[in-house]
Order: sequence, then C-alpha cells, then structure tokens
Amino acid sequence: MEKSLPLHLLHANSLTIIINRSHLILHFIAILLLIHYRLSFFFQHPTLPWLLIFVSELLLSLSWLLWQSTRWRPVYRTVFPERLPPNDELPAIDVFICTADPNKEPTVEVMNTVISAVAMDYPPEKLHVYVSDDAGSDATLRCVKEAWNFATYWVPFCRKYGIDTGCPEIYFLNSRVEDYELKDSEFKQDDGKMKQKYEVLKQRLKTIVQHRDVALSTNARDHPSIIEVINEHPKEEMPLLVYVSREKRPSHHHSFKAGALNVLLRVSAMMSNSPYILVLDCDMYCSDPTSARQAMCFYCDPQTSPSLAFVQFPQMFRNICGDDIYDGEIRATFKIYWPGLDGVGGPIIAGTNFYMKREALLGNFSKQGFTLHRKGWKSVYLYPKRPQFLGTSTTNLNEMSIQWTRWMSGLASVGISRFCPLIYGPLNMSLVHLMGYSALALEPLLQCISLWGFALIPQLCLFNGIPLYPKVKYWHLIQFFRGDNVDEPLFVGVTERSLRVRMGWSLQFKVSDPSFYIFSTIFVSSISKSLYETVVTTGGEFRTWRNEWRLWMMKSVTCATYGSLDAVLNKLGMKDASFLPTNKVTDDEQVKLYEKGVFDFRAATMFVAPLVTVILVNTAALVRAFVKALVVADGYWEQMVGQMFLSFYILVSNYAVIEGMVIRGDKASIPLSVTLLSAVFSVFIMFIGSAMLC
Ligand SMILES: O=c1ccn([C@@H]2O[C@H](COP(=O)(O)OP(=O)(O)O[C@H]3O[C@H](CO)[C@@H](O)[C@H](O)[C@H]3O)[C@@H](O)[C@H]2O)c(=O)[nH]1
Ligand SMILES: [Mn+2]
Repeated sequence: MEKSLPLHLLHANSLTIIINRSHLILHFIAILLLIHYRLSFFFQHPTLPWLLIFVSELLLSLSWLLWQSTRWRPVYRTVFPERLPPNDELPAIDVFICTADPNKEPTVEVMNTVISAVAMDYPPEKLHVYVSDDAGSDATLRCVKEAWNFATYWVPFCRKYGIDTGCPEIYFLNSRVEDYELKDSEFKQDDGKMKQKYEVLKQRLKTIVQHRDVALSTNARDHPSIIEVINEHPKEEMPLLVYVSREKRPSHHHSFKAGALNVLLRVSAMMSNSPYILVLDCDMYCSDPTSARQAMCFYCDPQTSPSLAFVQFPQMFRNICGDDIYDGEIRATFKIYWPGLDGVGGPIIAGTNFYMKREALLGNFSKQGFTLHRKGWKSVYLYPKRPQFLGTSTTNLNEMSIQWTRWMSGLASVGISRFCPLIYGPLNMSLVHLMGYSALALEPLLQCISLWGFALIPQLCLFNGIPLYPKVKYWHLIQFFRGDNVDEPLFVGVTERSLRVRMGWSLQFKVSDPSFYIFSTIFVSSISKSLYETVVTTGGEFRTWRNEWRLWMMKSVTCATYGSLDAVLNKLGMKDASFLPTNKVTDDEQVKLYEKGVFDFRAATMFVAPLVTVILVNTAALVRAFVKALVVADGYWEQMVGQMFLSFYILVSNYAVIEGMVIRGDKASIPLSVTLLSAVFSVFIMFIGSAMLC
C-alpha cells in the first residue's frame, strides 16, 4: 500500500497560467501594432534616430518574448521523504564543497558548511564529503581537521536529540529560551557542553587563520596537489571526509570552480564513486539536514529517475534584510524563472545547491551553461518552504556589480558561442524550453543594447527637438470653479456659497494620434504585469518591485554591458577569462547602509559613472525641453510629451542616484570626481550624439 503512494507531486496554478497567457497575447498584439507603426512611418521618412529606437524596441521585445517561456507553465513540487525506501536501500551521495580564498571566505563559515554537510540526515556510510581548497592553504587543512574533531561530538548530539539543523552557527543563534525550558536536564547539560565546544572550535579556527603562513597563501596559484582523508580511523556515526587541493601551476589554466569540481569528480570516483553528487559553495550551510532525502524522492522514483540529471534547490541567503536594495535574494530567478523553466523541460544548473546524477556528467562538469537537456536529460526544481541551504549574498553595490558582471559574462559567452541555444538547435528540447535557454543566454546582449538605446536616443532627440513618439493633441490644465448661488449666511461672515465653492484642477488630454495608445498600453502592461508578479504571485512588497525595476535599469548599463564586452573580448582572444570570488567578509559600516536601504556608492568608478552619465543626459534633455515648451508656442508639448515622460520616468526611478550625487554628503555618496568625470562623458555624448543623429 505504502509503495503505491507517490514520492513527489507536481502542481501548476491554473489561474496564474491563464493570467500569464492572456497577458502574453494582449502584450504581443500591442508589440505587433508598434512594429506596424514604426515600419509604416519608417518607410515614409527614414531617419537614423527612428531606426535606432526601433532596434531598441525590437530587441527588448525579443527579450520579453523569450522570457515568456518562463511564464508559460510555472510548476511547483512537493516531496514525501517519509515514503522513501529504508536506509539500507538508499543510494550513496558525494558532497562537493569548493573554497578558493581564505581572505574573502571566512574560515568559520566555511567550516560551518563542512560540519553541516557531515551532519546531514542520511546514513553516514552512504555520505562522503569532499572539500576542495583552491588556495592550497595549510591553514584550511588544519581547520578542516578541527571541524572534523568538533563534528565527532556534534553529529551524535544532533542524532540523539533530533536537532533540526546540522549547522552549529544556525543552531546556537536560533536556540530559543522557551523551548529550552521544556527540555530535560540531560539535554541541557549536553547542550551546554556543545556550546562550549563550539566556542573553543571558533577560537581555534581564528588562531589557526591568524598564525597562518602568509608565504603559503602567495602560493595559491602555484602548488602541488594534496589529498588527505581526515578520518583515517572511521567512526560508526560519521561520514567520510576528504580534503583535496588540486595541483595548480601558473602555466596551466585551472578553469576556476568548474576545474575544482572536475578534480573532485575524479578523486571521488577513486574513493567512494557515489551515484549522486551534491554541489555546495563554501558559504552554503545545509540549514535543513533533510535535503538529501528530499532529492532522493525523485531519484528513488523508477519513473522519473532514469532521465533525471539533477535536482536544483534555490539559493537562499542568511544576510538579507530591510529593503534588500541590491536584490541579494535574486528573487525573480528563483521565484519566477526556475519554476517557469521547470514546467517546460527543467531548470538549468544554478552553480550550487543541486544534486546531480554522476552518470549524466560523463566525467566532466564544464560542458553543461545546456547540452544535458539537449541530450534528453531532465531536471527538476524543488523549492520547499523551509530553506535547505543558506549562503551569504552580496550587500553592497561594488560586490553585487562584480558578481553580476561575472554572471552576465558567463551567459553572454554562451549566447555568442556555437552553443547559442537558438543556433545549437534542439535534439530533445521543446521550443518553449529552448526559448527559456535563449532568454538567459541572450539577456546580457539584448538588455544592454536596448536599455542604452532607451537611456540615450530619445533624450538626444528631445534635446534637439526631434519627436520619436506619436503626438498628444491637447495637454493642458483646466481650473474650474463650481458653486450654487446660495447666499444665506450660515455663521457670521460665512455663506454657504463660499463653503461650497470648489476649486480644483483637472488634467485634460486628448490623444490625437491613436498610435499613442499603443505605446501607453505597452508601458502600462509591462509595469502592471511586473507589479503583479512581484506583489501578488511572489509575495513581495511595492518597494521590492521598485528595487527590482531600478536595479534592472542600473544593471543593464553596467553589469550587462561589461559582461557582454568581457565575453566578446574573450571570444576574440583579447582578454583572459577571470573569476573574482565574491567577498563573503562583512563590513559593519556597509551592512548598516544596506540595512537602512541606502546605496553605497563606494564602488569602482566603472560601476557608478554610467549611472551618473545617464542621469545627467536625461536631466539636460528634460530641462531643455521644459524651457522650450515654455518659450516655444503651441505644438511642442504635443510632440514631445512621450520623450519627456520617458526622461522623467528614468529620473524618478533612479532618484537614489540623484540623491547620492547632489543631496547626500556622506562617505558613501557619489564622489565629486565621479560626477565630474560623468559630466565630461555626458557632454561628449550630447555633442557627438547630436552631431550624428540630428
Ligand atoms: O577559482 C575558483 C573560484 C571560485 N571557487 C568557489 O566557487 C564558489 C562560488 O564562488 P563565489 O565567489 O561565491 O561566487 P558567487 O557569485 O556567489 O557564486 C554564484 O555564481 C557562480 C558562477 O558565477 C556559481 O558557480 C556559484 O555556484 C553561484 O553561487 C565558492 O565556493 C568559491 O570558493 C573555486 O572553488 N575556485
Ligand atoms: Mn557565493
């Protein structure tokens, strides 16, 4: 009876699907009308600015269309680990943890990841944990040994009392007084001892790191390989723990994280060779010990398992708070895109927090970005209520921009390679799935070209009085009075009339060119759909939506642009691939700003100057247009209102940049030098742009 019950279920919300598809049809019709409008005008009066803005509109529409694949059939999954076969029938798992830089990746956190992996709720003889240390640091090896020593007490403690997290840091942070009072004295005693041991561990780790041989750390790029089994004398309740530092030589390309994973793949093949692999970044605590059992709900199902390559969990973060102005949560990716991809053929690998079938890899990690799906492998996305893994997210502008530039570069390099999903067609992939892949791979290029277009072309034309959007005929304010002639005094000196006189302003506009409706429909439709998705379907707030919208604009002119450039230069052989690991060390001052929702503009000039430049160009265009509208007689408003609105909208959305430039005077505001440099860029753009376009 038990056996026939399903191990996992799939749900699709039909209301969401109906709304998504109806919106898709309406928005698509509006885009077709826009194309018709542009083409018919363009053939009559071909001009360069019209062509450029049309290209921007087409590229953005293409990107929108590709992303619709993720709205086509979003699905959610539930698992029933209690229905799994008994422990002795479960398959074995190898856990891979990668660390690269002891300066950027705090050792206490890395060791918490290691301990939490060792303490996972899985038969210990079927669990093997491999730690890859790309820095080849002797200190890290010693720390792993300390962590192991602690874990030999910690794991039995967790098992004995059924502790619901295998991560000591989370456990000691969250242990609640009320629960504690209910516990018996034996538990209290053990808990006290554990706490003490944990404090000792932290102290030891700190000492090791402080006294580490600095000379060794300079050898991070040049060292022989070290493989050390930490628990040479196996203990019953403990899984295998292995430290691996692959050989690195300056003359050999080491392929960063993918290279490290490939070494772990080979080392583990010689030692445990488990059929399943869990990949974790060094900061990703296994906060819920049951993730392996949850993933096995798919792999132990004889129907799904044969073609299932990996089970992806979302990346979640333990340091998200307040406004989350840098969208550290990466909400859209894990709440919209991945469930969307799951419904049409499977999510792609997010780089961490996934269980992989060894067989699907064919001995190599790096030839994934979509060949697996093309060969007919499937993947599933599991987003349980309780976070399975918790890592650290970027919480300042600089780190966020570096990280996104790296991601954008990675995506763009797929987009411009022969693996571009649109070219490297489907073998076993559906069209919608392929669109999802293309949406990701082409995102950087489509986004940066179109958004630079929207940020500059209409503004340059506005500055020079060239209309790009349909006219609005009447656009004026009417003041009106209303009141009945009743003059009997109510009180001394107050007549009813004077009370009832209403003074009001009404805004009246009449659209003379019906095409104006096409543009306003597209604008309103995009805004309302994204608002609906952020607030209704994914439970965000209005400010969440504002943050995401603003960040999308900001990242287009910085990260997407640099990422695309990086990929192109790389392809042309003019630049080497690079991977700057994200800094996971937190700085109190920066965290305070992040918590308050204040932008920290102490970022590399290359990430701030484009933002300021866009603001300056938009301001100049808008101010000039206003002055002209006041001076030049009739007709100016009607023609220019679309462009004026666009500039106004860009300025309002990015008010935080204006604030950082002229209002805030604190240390983290935009330095005058950056503003001046951007002013030079702006003047340059205005002159050259005006000369070319107008
Ligand atoms: O040469 C390297 C560089 C990095 N890493 C490790 O790779 C992981 C991810 O690096 P991190 O700097 O934390 O990058 P993030 O920006 O946080 O990572 C995201 O983006 C990466 C791809 O850009 C993915 O690989 C990650 O899984 C994903 O979490 C970390 O554990 C690093 O220690 C290595 O092992 N070797
Ligand atoms: Mn990371």
